[in-house]
Formats: sequence, C-alpha cells, structure tokens
Amino acid sequence: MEPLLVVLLSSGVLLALFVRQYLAGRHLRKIRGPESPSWLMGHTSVVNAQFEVGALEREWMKEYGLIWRLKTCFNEDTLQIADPKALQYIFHKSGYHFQKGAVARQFTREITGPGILFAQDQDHARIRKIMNPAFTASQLRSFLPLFRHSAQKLAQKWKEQLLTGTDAATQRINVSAWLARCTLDVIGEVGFDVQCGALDDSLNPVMHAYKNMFSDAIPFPSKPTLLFRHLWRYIPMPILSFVQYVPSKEHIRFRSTLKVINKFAKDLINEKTEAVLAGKNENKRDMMSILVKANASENPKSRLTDSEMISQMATFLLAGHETTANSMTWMLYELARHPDFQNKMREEVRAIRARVAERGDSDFTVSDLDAMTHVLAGMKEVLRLHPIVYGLIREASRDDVIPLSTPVTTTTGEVVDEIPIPKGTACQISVWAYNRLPSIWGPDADEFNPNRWIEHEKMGQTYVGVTSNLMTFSAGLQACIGWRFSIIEMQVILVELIEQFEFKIPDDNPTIISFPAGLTVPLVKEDMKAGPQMPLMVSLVQ
Ligand code: HEM
Repeated sequence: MEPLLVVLLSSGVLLALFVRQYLAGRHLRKIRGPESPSWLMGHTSVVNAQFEVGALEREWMKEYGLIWRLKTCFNEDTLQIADPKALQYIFHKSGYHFQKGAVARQFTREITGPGILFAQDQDHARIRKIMNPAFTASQLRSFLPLFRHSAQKLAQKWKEQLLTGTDAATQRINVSAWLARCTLDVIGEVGFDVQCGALDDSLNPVMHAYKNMFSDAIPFPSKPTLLFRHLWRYIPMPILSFVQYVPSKEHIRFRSTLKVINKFAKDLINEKTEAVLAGKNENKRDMMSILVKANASENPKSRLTDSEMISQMATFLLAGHETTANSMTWMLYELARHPDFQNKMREEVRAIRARVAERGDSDFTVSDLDAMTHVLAGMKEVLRLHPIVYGLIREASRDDVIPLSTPVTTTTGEVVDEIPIPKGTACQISVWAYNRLPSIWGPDADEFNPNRWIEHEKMGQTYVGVTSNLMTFSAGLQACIGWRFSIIEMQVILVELIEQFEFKIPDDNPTIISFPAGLTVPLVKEDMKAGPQMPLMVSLVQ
C-alpha cells in the first residue's frame, strides 16, 4: 500500500476515534474526578500499581462523593460508582443492559471456556436456568456432610501438626494455604464426586492446574499490557479470542490450564451422561451429575453444548474455591484480632452443640448453623469488610440515565441527582467502597463490628445484592449463583475450627495487606515475595 494512503487511513481512524470520544464524553465531562496524570495512561497505571484494595477510592470518595470520573487509556472516561441507588439501577433494574467488560469476559473465556462467566443476554439466562437445580436449598442441605468431611480433615491435619511439633501448645500456621486446600477438596467432592487430595498433598492434575489461579495472577501489568488490554473493548469477541495465543506468561498459563481441564471434563461428562441415559445416576448428588441430568431433560434447542458443559466444570473450580478460602482466611484474621468475639462465638457453638447432643444427634443441621447468631454475624461482617471481588466492571449497552441516592456537584456547580450516560460508558463498581459507606453501615463502617448485624438486621434504605444488603456476591441477573453454597460451606468450616482451635496474631505482628490481584489476596508486607499468606498462631482449645 502507498505510504501516503496508510498515513491518510490511520489519521482518519484516529480522527474518528477522537470525535467519537468527544461526543460520547460530553455528559461525563461534567462529573468531577481527579486530574488525569497522563493522556496515554489516564489513571490506569496508578490504579494498577495499588498495594491495598480501596486505598485510592477512599481518598477519591472523600473528595468527589459516591460517583466520580476517572480517565483510562487514551483519555477515555470511566465512571466510578459506589452510590446505592445507582447500583440498584445497574444491577437490579436494567436487565442485561449493563454488560461485563471485554477484559473480564476474555479472561474468563480463556480460563473457563465459553461458560456462564463469559455468556451474555439470552445465552446467559439459558445456562443459568440449567445450573439452578444444583443450587437449590435442598441440594445444598445434602452437601452438608461433604463440607463437614473436608472441614474435619483440615482440623485433623492441624491437630497432627500441633501434637507433633516441637512446641506442642501453639504453632504459627499459614492458614490461607490450608483453607485453599480445604475448599479445593470440597469443590472436587461436591462439584464432581472426585477426590482432589489437596489436604493429603496428593493433588490430582486438574485441581493442580486451578490451584491459586487468582493469587498467582501476575500483579502490576506493564504499561504496554494495560494499553493493549484497553483496546480489547473495540475488538469483536470472535476476533478477540485469538488473544489467548499471545505468548505472555498469563496467556500461556491459562491455555495450559484449560487444556488439562478440557480432557478431564470430557471424560467425566461422558461417564455421567452414560449413567443418566442408563438411569444409573439417581443417587448421584454432585453438582456435575445434577447439571448433566438437567441438561438432558432440557429442550434440545436450549441445551448446553459440549463446550459449554465442559466450561461449567472449570467455572466451579475457578469461582468456587479461592473465593471461599480467602473469605475464610479474613474471618480467622479478624477473630485473631478480636479475641473477645472469638470466645463469644466459641461459647455459642458449644451451647448449640449441647442442644444437638440432648436431642440425640451427632451433627449440626442447617437450622442449627443458622441459629448461631454470632457465627453468622461474624461472617457477614467479614464479607462486608473484606469483599473478595472488590470491584466489578460493567458497560452500558444503550444510552441511559443513572439515578443517585446522594446528589453530586458537577464541574459547573450544578447539583444533580441523576447522570445521563451514552451507550458504551464504562462503569467501575467499587464493591469495597459501597460495603463501607457510613451512610449505610454507620460511622464505624471501617471497623470490624459484628454486633451491627445483631443489633440491626437490615441496614440501608436502598436494597442491593443477594443477601444482607452486601455487594460482595454482586447483584441481579449475573449475581453469584454459589452464594448460599459458600455461606453454608463457611459456616461448617468455621464451626469445626472454632470449636477446636484458638487463633492469635503472632508476636511479631506482621503487617497484613489486602492486595488487589483480581481477588483480594492477603500478603505480609514484610515478605510480599512469598505470595499469599496469613500467618496466625494456632493452638488447641483447652
Ligand atoms: C465467598 C465466596 C464467593 C464470593 C465472594 C463470590 C463472588 C462472586 C461475584 C462477585 C460474582 C459476580 C462476578 C461478576 O459479575 O463479574 C460471582 C459469580 C459467580 N459465582 Fe461466586 N462467589 C463466591 C463463591 C462461589 C461458589 C462457592 C461458587 C460455586 C460453587 C460460585 C459460583 C459462581 C458462578 C457460577 C458465578 C457466575 C454467575 C453468573 O454469571 O450468573 N461462587 N461470584
């Protein structure tokens, strides 16, 4: 091609981009926000260089209110949102009109295949309908003994370690690593009827591939990587799928992981499908068996394709283990920091244990677990204070108007209680900031205070989320389908551990950072290179 033609064409494309950006941004320019440090990178580099979840949001919210504007690459605008009414509108009232961002969709497609985390609109609704039977209340109740099995195994491992150690009374244990192994075993058994062997140190290859997928994520992406990812939103999804072949560390890891799971899942699904066809899977209660059964009885047109089916398995592994393990890790950390509450929780578990024994039972039922007010309050408080998914990205698929519960002042001094946005506006939802709003949770919103859940069960005027007015599990049509699963799992693990062990902060008092690695990951500030860790002093309860 003639060089002049190339220059003309490139200039034309750039000009079109600028005009589009100017027109699209004319409403958003009125929204206040921090000055952009660079035309090329906007705030993207600053945000990605953060060491602590929420550190920047805290400052920006103080200055600009519950909705503010940031710049991303190439001087494009993005809205940062923590306003409850805006969240309610985006997640609960707009159907599928706020779609997931291209980067999130592409990454989940690379890690899990074309499953529910990637799907949109009717495809998403179709997959979700077939998944629902695996998450009903009765189904979850039937998982209780399996949750308990892994929880008891974890407790047994710790006991062995404590009794054989040089100082038998107390040991420093990295609880986050152990909890991740425990939840991986749970998802293997409950999800697929497969023994993963994580707590036994004999990890099966599939589970190995997904182990620590989030925590191993490469932190601090380079500027070229950030610029490249920014452009993904302009690339049609079928073409974007070729990004997986970029020879970078992350894409290589994703590809090799998906290859391992594809082979394993195909065999497992074939086995389960044969059992369904032969009427032999009636007693199988694992989630994958339920899914295969639900899919077989679905109208052939809406059935999951083979690759969608395989993807569900990867989805359970990705979405269902590190999330719960990390939440449990923060739980034990807060208990170690608040010994009085830890004791109260233990007394409550003992009292209900005595009631269970009186009625001649040996184990807690779901109702017993739900009667443990302090255990539940502690868990809700941890889910609020340490949301594992600290932010969500959505993109408006039409021109829209976002209502606000707290009006903001624009750059022209006008006070507005709604914001018109053009189609394509990127919205970054700060789950972390919403979960700490003093207007909802009170003036001590930054503190661990489980009593707030005992004193006032419902908080806030504008209800969002799937439970307890929290955004931790997201909200609306694409909210976490596994939230009840993970709450029961956490209840079971917590009760097992709190009855038998006491948790304390080590004497050297390591500084724990909640590091933003896609999921909130605990790191020790003095030893960040060691990766995720939460060292606690663990001893047997006297
Ligand atoms: C504390 C534990 C957990 C937290 C905090 C959590 C959080 C979330 C969040 C925030 C989303 C929405 C993501 C988005 O919109 O981009 C989500 C989606 C999802 N989660 Fe969870 N999750 C947890 C545990 C689980 C478990 C145990 C499972 C399965 C066994 C699970 C399965 C899923 C699935 C399948 C989706 C996609 C739902 C859809 O698109 O319709 N999650 N989770």
